[in-house]
Amino acid sequence: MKKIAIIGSGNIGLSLARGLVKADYARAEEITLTRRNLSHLDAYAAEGFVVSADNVAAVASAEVVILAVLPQQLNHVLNEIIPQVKSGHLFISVISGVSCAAIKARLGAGIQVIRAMPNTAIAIGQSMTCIASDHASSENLADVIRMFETVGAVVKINEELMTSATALCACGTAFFLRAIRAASQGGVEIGFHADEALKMAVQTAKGAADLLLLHQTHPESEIDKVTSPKGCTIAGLNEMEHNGFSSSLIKGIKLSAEKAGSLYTKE
Ligand SMILES: NC(=O)C1=CN([C@@H]2O[C@H](COP(=O)(O)OP(=O)(O)OC[C@H]3O[C@@H](n4cnc5c(N)ncnc54)[C@H](O)[C@@H]3O)[C@@H](O)[C@H]2O)C=CC1
Ligand SMILES: O=C(O)[C@@H]1CCC=N1
Repeated sequence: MKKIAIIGSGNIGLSLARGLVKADYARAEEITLTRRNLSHLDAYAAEGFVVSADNVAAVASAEVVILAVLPQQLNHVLNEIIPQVKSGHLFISVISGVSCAAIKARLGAGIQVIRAMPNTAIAIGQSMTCIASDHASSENLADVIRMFETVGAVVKINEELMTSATALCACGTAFFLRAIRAASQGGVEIGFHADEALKMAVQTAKGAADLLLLHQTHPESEIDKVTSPKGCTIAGLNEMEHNGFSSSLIKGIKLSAEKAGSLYTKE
């Protein structure tokens, strides 16, 4: 198994690390997690992960380097690690809005860089991960696709769509979670205690998503089965649409995609 270094072990880096171990893709001892303040990684050290504040040493000891810092933190990290970067390294970047070309411009044109856009459900093997590359070898691309397939579904896309993938799939986790919270708040208004309302909303959302996954149907075809003529579902659904339900999701996703494309500045 190739040694992995995750540079910037925050929310997504740690979710990825947990997911890869849970999926038996890697052992914790084979993954180095870096972060500036190591006290946040005590629980991970106890699970067997190698934890370090030294990015340079982490890169030197790894074959696969996963970049998971914020876009505005990237240039500092790349400048720091350049002396240890070798042609055999494979870089995977999960950073929004930074192209493979921008990373190669700093590390060297010969370095293999593949972008992956997972979401936090990667911690439980349920990510939707989009992958794009710019002249990476087919062997490295296949390896990276295999890696992310162990922790969810993978779609290979053109790199120019990575910011759209960020909005729909990575930010999307938050959008669907907020929808579930709103549904549970509605549930409280109509008579349930908060804990039971949340449990009901979560299972209803899971069941709705599973209907689409298992039946491979369109949402409207499943909606048609719920909306009885002159019934209460269509009354509620139309009220939501009059208040901009679909429109607000679409507008939010468009704004997130625009923002994802403007998070990084080259300087
Ligand atoms: N949170 C999410 O759901 C997703 C995030 N992303 C991308 O992943 C990246 C990280 O996002 P988050 O995990 O949300 O942010 P975060 O702030 O939780 O994680 C970044 C981590 O990098 C560490 N860090 C900063 N400078 C460092 C340095 N010089 N050396 C080592 N570690 C350093 C920070 O301490 C922090 O723990 C971003 O570029 C984001 O666009 C991509 C997909 C999903
Ligand atoms: O909010 C963000 O910028 C990151 C990228 C996708 C999810 N979280």
